[in-house]
Amino acid sequence: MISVEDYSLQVTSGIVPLPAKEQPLERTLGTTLAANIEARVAVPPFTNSAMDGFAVRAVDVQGASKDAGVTLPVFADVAAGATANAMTKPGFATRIMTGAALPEGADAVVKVEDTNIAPGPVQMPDQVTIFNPVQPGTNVRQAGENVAVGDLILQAGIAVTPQVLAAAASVGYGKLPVIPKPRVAIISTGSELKDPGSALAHGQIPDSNSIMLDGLARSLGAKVTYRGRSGDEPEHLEEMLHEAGGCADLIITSGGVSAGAFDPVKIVGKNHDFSFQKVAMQPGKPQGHGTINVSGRDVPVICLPGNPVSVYVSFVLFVRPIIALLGGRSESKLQAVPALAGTSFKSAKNRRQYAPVRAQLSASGITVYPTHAQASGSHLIATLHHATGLAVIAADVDEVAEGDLVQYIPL
Ligand SMILES: Nc1nc2c(c(=O)[nH]1)N[C@H]1C(S)=C(S)[C@@H](COP(=O)(O)OP(=O)(O)OC[C@H]3O[C@@H](n4cnc5c(N)ncnc54)[C@H](O)[C@@H]3O)O[C@H]1N2
Ligand code: MOO
Repeated sequence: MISVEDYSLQVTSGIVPLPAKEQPLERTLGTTLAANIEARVAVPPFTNSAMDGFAVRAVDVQGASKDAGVTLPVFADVAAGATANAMTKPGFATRIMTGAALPEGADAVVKVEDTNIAPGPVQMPDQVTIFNPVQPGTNVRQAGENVAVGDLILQAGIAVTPQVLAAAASVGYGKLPVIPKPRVAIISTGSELKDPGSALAHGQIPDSNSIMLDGLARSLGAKVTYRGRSGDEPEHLEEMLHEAGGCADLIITSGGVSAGAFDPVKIVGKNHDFSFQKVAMQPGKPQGHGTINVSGRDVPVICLPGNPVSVYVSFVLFVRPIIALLGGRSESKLQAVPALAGTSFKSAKNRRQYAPVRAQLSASGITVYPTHAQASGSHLIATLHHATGLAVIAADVDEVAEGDLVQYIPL
């Protein structure tokens, strides 16, 4: 058997980020930024008012007070969005709205509430009485006070979030160079599988792997571009792999990688030099990987075992890093923290166990409970959703006692 670490290195070696593309902002959410972005436009792009009120020279209203207002003639009106370069004159006020460019000659804004003019939609007055003195700069947002033209705003490699999009838009970009979302194809194998919700004859089971893999891939920002189910005929699987390879950057299969007599994945995989191995873990021991050449492109294929909990654990350990690398993200290592077993449970012999557990936090630390009495049984899919993470039990431990120290990977 090969170790989890060595197998993980095998499946990720040779995986490189997809080529970068320039895309409109609307299509980049959840992708990875492919280049550094410098501001083309300053924020704010021009000096403007932070309040609805009157732009003045601070020196002209220095003597204003509640009881003795200073009255100034109103020179003009400046609305937000007015593009003409407004001016004012010493001894005059200019009515101004939030976000409008500060008129040349003014250095402060008195908010409308500090004047004799009613706030809201009223005609431009001929004059305004100001009851509060202001300092130069009061209620003024200076051009470039957030960022200046040429500043580094976004660093290559970051995930494109809604806030990243707002930053890019604000500094003058309508498109961004990004590593696109990896396209993933999912193929379930097994003639016992039926669509979820459909009637089952004795011996048939619902295909729960496809829908789970679909969700897991999407939750990592991948696009699922193909989903299919192959029976036990190798020709059918071969055909599906080619179809999937035409529209995907990664193909994930489930089922048919152990010692079964009718395993089409092994038959087809061997024709394409896939490597099938036993990994020292439970669940998820039998694994396979390789590439399939479709129209001159080598598309990576990862073959997970059929048992649904094995699929989940294998996805976390092996597929997650592949999707991250294809999508241009650095592969984030899983972090384990010490926890106590809340109950005793059996662990697989000679294989490192990854048991789905529910964690409880308290002042004394983290306590974990298997989501089922059989701990990591690889068929226990209906209780997997209770898991908050995986407990990692060393290969030489057969039995975990209540209170034993284990490693816990929160997911
Ligand atoms: N003689 C041996 N038998 C088995 C070994 C072994 O070493 N020697 N390994 C066992 C282990 S460990 C695992 S894990 C499984 C893996 O089996 P396969 O990858 O060949 O998968 P299948 O036989 O196709 O299916 C296993 C199990 O999972 C169910 N299944 C399959 N696909 C789905 C799906 N899409 N949705 C829900 N459930 C699915 C299937 O019905 C089987 O019950 O092999 C052991 N056997
Ligand atoms: O490794 Mo298998 O996944 O034990 O059941």
